[in-house]
Amino acid sequence: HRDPHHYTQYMFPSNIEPEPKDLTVGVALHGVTKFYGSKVAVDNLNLNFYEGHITSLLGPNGAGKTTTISMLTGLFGASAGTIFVYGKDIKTDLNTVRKNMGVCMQHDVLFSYLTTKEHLLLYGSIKVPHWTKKQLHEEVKRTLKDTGLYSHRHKRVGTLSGGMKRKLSISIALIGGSRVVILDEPSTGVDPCSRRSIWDVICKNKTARTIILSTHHLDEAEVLSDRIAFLEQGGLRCCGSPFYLKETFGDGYHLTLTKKKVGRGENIHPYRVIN
Ligand SMILES: Nc1ncnc2c1ncn2[C@@H]1O[C@H](COP(=O)(O)OP(=O)(O)OP(=O)(O)O)[C@@H](O)[C@H]1O
Repeated sequence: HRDPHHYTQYMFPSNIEPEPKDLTVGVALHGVTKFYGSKVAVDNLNLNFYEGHITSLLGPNGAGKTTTISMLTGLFGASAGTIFVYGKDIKTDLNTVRKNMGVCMQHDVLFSYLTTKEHLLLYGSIKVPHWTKKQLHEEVKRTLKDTGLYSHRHKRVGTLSGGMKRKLSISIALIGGSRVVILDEPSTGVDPCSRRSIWDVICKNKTARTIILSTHHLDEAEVLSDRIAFLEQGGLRCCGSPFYLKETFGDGYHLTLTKKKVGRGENIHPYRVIN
């Protein structure tokens, strides 16, 4: 079922699952490259991120995930290549792009003396200044309830646990109807229970958004992603759904169970392992 012409643009054709045809491309990277001095951190990256999908950038330390995310958010420009966000070139339309974008950086950037609710009100009013006070308060209330932060809404952020702070950073990225949400290692440094609830928050909010997250946790990528782009030394090594990647590159045992027909009155165990 593979269309060979589809792959001609990629360096590693067999490692890329055919792209979904029925989804809107939220973010598109065309030949994106980043040099730090003479060192190439991201090397000719061609990749699409789709609306309604969570796409993970997975890879070991130094693979180029944070550099890619920094270029996506316009923190710095690419040395070569183009990034389109809903059809707008990030180089020429950064202001428009940023209006539709929410970002959760690798390290929480929060004000310890403001409360949880004050953070959301502050970022909400910057992001959607045309909203009425009532609209903003309703959105903040919905977000607080959605993320389980409602009972902590009057707490100063300095007193919150690491997991709560992470959830707040993700909520800030989501508030104001961000169509593109970029999450750099969203669950790093939090306990397993908080990780699960962070995953729930991300999954619940993927409708009508293009979510891009970076992680080096295989389990996180597998649980959350519709598509995984595996980066290594700045290059795209493979890309596809977790199922596709496991089918294509998976190791391990295959167990086939075949049901044997049992005659009437026969006293035989109905299943036999063939393989
Ligand atoms: N400001 C910088 N100056 C020079 N080299 C850099 C800079 N930032 C990153 N690099 C190098 O670029 C490469 C990619 O780094 P990057 O931080 O993007 O990787 P990463 O996949 O996000 O890693 P991690 O999982 O550790 O965050 C690495 O080799 C890193 O040493």
